[in-house]
Amino acid sequence: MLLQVRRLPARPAVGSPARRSLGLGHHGRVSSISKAPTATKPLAVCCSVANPAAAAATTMERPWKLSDARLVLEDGSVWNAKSFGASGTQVAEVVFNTSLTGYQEILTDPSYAGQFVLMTNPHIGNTGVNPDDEESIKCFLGGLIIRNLSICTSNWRCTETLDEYLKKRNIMGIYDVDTRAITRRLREDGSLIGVLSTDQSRKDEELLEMAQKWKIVGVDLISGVSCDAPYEWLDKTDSEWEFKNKKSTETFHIVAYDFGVKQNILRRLASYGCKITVVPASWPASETLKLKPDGVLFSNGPGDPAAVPYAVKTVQEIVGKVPVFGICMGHQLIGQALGGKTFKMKFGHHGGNHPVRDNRTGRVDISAQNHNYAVDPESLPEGVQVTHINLNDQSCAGLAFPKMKLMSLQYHPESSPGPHDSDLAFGEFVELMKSNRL
Ligand SMILES: NC(=O)CC[C@H](N)C(=O)O
Repeated sequence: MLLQVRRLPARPAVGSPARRSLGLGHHGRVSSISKAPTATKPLAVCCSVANPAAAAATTMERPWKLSDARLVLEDGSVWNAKSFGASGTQVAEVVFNTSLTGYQEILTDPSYAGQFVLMTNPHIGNTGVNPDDEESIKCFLGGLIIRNLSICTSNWRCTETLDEYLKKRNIMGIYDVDTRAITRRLREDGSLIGVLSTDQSRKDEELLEMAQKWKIVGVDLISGVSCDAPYEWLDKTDSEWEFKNKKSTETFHIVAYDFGVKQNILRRLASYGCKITVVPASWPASETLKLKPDGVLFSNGPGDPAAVPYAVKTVQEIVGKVPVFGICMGHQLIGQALGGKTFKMKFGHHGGNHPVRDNRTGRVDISAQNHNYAVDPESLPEGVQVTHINLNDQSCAGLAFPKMKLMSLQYHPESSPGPHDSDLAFGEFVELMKSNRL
């Protein structure tokens, strides 16, 4: 029998009374550096063995794994966990994702660069990973935080386990940590920087200092995930998975700015009849305009939109000259290019269950979202329409400026993962390009 017998220390008084009101369940193996440094020692584990010394000598042969990793948050809390994937020490911002499925697409969404993704769905890894669900050429995120790592993998497309996959890509994962308690903390206090470590030689205090010194606001993260040189993209959604009935009759040439583009955006545009030239984030607007494209896509991408003025300038130089579509980071850059402001949200939107209303029609879509920043609609100039709002918090979820043949969405119409409700947005962009041809 395995008993985990660590008593929870009192919650650290690190600020608001709300922190103290957060109840932790019996799985909440959390301690505080400031209050209970001794409690950060490896989890005490009781088991019914006759000879404890012999048991210690055969640790590796035990059928269960002991706590061997820590997540230290910038508020001073220390969460003991078990590691999978790569080992080491990594710093990033913790965000929680409420998607029930699609962890592989989440792992390969470049917009998560600089972040640890905590999955609120407690059971992860059961379908393994496969070659078809990749959203980019590598995993850019900081690491993965989950409650239960599935002990078996079973899916007809699976080619390797999540553990093997993360190991190969040098991405850290932790499990057996109270993801609900961490999520509640993030909801109360907002996003927190954390350090994940399997290195037992590092003190909690050292990891805390690392977390507290690290910054994500004001950092250009798109230059680290963008492609190096332009390339053509032709792949459509595989016929097996296509759900759009109407065949595209016209072809449109799109230049897609890769700020960390998810491949399903490119696949969906190709399915809607587009031939796409993908260009790096730093590609000059003048070169793009020389190609005389039917439209320009500004893709999703990681980090702070206010930290990439060169990209805002590019958007400014293109908007009004050719129809444009911005998705997520692309939407935020358009907001800035129009003279608006972006701001950091408390804990952002990450998941496949966000209701969004199209203000023009009243239609509500359930959407896939992944962003920590948003456009302040009050800061936008006259003539710019807020076409969509997020119904959870009324934040701006889409813009249009008909005079400029411009549309943008704060969320992910391509899903992957998530519901397909908003796929029609790609059709809308095609109509915008068509109207420009007439
Ligand atoms: N998915 C994205 O493009 C993310 C947008 C932006 N980096 C944010 O976190 O708000």
